Amino acid sequence: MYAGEPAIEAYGLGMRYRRGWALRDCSFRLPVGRICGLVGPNGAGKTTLLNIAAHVLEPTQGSISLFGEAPGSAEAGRRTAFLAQEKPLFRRFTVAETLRLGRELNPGWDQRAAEDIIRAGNVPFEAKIGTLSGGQRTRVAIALAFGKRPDLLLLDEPMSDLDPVVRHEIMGILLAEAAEHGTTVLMSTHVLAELENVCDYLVVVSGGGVRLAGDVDELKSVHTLITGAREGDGLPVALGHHALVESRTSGRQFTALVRPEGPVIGPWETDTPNMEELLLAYLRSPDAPPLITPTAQVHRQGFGTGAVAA
Ligand SMILES: Nc1ncnc2c1ncn2[C@@H]1O[C@H](COP(=O)(O)OP(=O)(O)OP(=O)(O)O)[C@@H](O)[C@H]1O
Repeated sequence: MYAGEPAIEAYGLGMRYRRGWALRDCSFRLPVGRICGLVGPNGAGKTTLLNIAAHVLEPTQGSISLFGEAPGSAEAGRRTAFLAQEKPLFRRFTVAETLRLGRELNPGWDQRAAEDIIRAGNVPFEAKIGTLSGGQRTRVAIALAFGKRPDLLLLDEPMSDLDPVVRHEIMGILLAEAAEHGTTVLMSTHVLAELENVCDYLVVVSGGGVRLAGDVDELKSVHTLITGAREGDGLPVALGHHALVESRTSGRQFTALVRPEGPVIGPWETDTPNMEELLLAYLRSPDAPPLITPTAQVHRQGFGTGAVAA
């Protein structure tokens, strides 16, 4: 594998339900070994995208490849684990039986990794799944996903029913696993603050399309957060030539996030945004021009041959 080889490459991906398009012309590239936050407002298409990658749904348009293979291929299936919002576990199975099923279905199964996750939460191995709390069930589902030792983990709001201490613990396991095994992670979430120290890659979808994609440091570095005294209602005229993502005024002050087209000169304070400031600005400004950094761009010629094409 060469550095930068894509774990996921989506090209012109679209999904139309009866009510209309949920995803439209969605293209991005996620290199191997990255931990990527998938962010967007409610109904943006995050679950749809993850379901297509996990081969739960077939796209209406476009194509997606996982390690150069179509999602339905045996190779992509073996290398990928998906943790959906609804955890499809058998309620009548015990925790131990659930792990045994994981072991029987997955050739590379790591029983110890799975058991450690269960034990850390003090979940009894003999307890039936149907008797567990929502958070305990999520822990079992996470143990199943990690026990598979996947090269790619697709997580759809995995922490939404976990308490804050457990979220922190599971994030720690996620980071340690990814660092030790080079696992690629694509994880949807609404908890932006949680992404700051976890993700090194971002894909933001809204209105069915990709608004922002790429390496976090690269994305931050091409933006400037400007704060200064308010002059009127909008952005000061002298800042007008920079590409504006968002500007807000409160009292006598304005704050703006721009993609500077040259030095920002004037009586203003400038700073590099943190991840939450960057994401919030894009989420609040659906009309801001999209930005896909070069590492996240897809070039049709290099596209994996095993992909599902429309
Ligand atoms: N099975 C379906 N049939 C019809 N429309 C659907 C179906 N599943 C999703 N949609 C619609 O597709 C759009 C995208 O939904 P999706 O669940 O992918 O968004 P999301 O970004 O995961 O949202 P959330 O943050 O609320 O979980 C929404 O408008 C949703 O109503």
